[in-house]
Amino acid sequence: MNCRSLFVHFSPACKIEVPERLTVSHGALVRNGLTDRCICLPVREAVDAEILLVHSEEYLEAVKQTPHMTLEDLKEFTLQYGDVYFHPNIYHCAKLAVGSALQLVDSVLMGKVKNGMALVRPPGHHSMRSAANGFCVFNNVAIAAQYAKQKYGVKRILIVDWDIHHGQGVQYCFEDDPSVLYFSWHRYEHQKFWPNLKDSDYDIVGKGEGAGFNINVPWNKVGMENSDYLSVFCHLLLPIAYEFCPDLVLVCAGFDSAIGDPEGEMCATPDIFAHLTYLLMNLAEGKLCAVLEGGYNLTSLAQSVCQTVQTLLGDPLPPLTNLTGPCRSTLESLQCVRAAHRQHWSCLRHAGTISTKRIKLSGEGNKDEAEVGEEQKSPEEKIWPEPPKRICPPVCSAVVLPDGVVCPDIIILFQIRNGLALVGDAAMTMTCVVQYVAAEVDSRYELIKNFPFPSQGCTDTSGFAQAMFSLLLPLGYQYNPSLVLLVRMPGSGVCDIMWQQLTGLLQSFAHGHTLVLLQEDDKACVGPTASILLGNPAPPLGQLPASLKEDAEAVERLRSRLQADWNLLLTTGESTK
Ligand SMILES: COCC(O)(O)CCCCCNCCCN
Ligand SMILES: [Zn+2]
Repeated sequence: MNCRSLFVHFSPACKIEVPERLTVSHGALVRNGLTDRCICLPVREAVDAEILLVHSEEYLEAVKQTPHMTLEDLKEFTLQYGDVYFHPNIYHCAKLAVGSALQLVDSVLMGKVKNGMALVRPPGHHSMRSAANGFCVFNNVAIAAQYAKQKYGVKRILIVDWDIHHGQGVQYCFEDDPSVLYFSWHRYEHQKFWPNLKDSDYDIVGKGEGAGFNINVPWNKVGMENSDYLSVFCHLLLPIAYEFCPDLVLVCAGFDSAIGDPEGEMCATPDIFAHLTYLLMNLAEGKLCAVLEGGYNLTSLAQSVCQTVQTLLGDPLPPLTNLTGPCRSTLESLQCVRAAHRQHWSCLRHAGTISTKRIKLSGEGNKDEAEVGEEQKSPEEKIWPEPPKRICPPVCSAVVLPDGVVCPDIIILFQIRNGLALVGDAAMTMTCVVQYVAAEVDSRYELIKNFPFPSQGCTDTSGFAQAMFSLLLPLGYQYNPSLVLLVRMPGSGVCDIMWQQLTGLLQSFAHGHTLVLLQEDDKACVGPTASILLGNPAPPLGQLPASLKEDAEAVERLRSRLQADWNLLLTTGESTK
């Protein structure tokens, strides 16, 4: 009998969610010397009770059967779910993925580490209570959030999902839970992009007690860039996140939102994740757990993972260059989300409406019509510069006391990262430093202008916080200074913890080259300021109340005056009452 061998040839079921995603990411971390600077946490399998924090018994029991299934049964089993592939070993891997996320949460909440990242497969944010979906089996981050609440009594958790797909599994898990604020941006294209859910749109804000605690930012166009991502952080996520004042930040760190990714088809570069990570580290006293989700271009994935981990390690941020303004589609999405959430967040109450008419700046191409030739390139053909090396100066901070002389060039010339000086007359010294740096140091260095805060100053923390996010951050990113000169004028009305938050956020610019000038009688401020300059997290501001109307209006007036020249700000029309 001629037996013909039967080849059951399975083309790899999934071409993009491949093992190399972890090996190239880890390899890049090793190559960049980052793993040597990290504690490598042991992994463990999650136990049933932990999985049942989010998933149903029947779903867990069903998944438990998969290791014993034949390939035929596995294929049959898979058909009941969408876009997920079961392998005899995936149950084990999925338990390890959850266990890794929980190990990270334990280490951060027990204070063993400041923050960390879990590189896991399979990812999690699409899996639901009783269903696998989109490569996901168990919802790693949703389980981590429930675990943190149950085991450590964490009161408020912010989940930021910068993966390019909507984590509907996370949304459904917490939609009526005001203790978990879920923020997700995702490619949507008016519901034409997977998972094609109406539930992913901006008007799905949460239910019952959870109303306002679910924020969906739909990207209705591809090709979004760094400016679009930063605008959403500055004008939506950060103001709400500070008002929410989380005790823990979890990140669904999917990097398919980076350039070159076949799923996302966006154009944001890997170094943007250094800034997104840093901006979130100023919350929850730096307690941040990032858990890998998607990311399918192995080059941008590896670079983005390194940018994220390097920021978690406290390295200076790479300046973001050639930032343009947000595109019209982003302004429309932002306007819709802010309108949908205005009733839930006081930081949005006095916020002006965002007019989507773009003030075309001289020489600025109109991003809304993709540049000729660019749109023909497939994601894989996209090229982008290697993220710049992020060098840590040998000395982090220097303090100059009254009898010393402030010589800022040692900061600029990379010998130290930042510094603080106690001076007799802060205003006069500021003028000297500005002239000194402009004259002595290479004229190509730009100085950050001392931003004209609302004339009457922001009397209360909320008003000041609004000015920080809607004015100072966008301006700083656009201006891209080489030195930040931060002067605490007597009677500035800025409370100490706001001062610390401000000092922390301003490290986003100029490779962290910050020179702080304090009046010599302001000695009490030296310790707290030096602590931030040395990379410690700022204490929380507390849940922010509504800002005073006159402060919000002062910021709006200032913004409308500045918006002609600075296109990271949002062009606003009449502020609605
Ligand atoms: C946490 O999962 C990470 C992820 O969000 O990247 C998964 C994306 C699944 C993408 C599925 N595409 C289906 C196309 C159907 N025509
Ligand atoms: Zn994704």
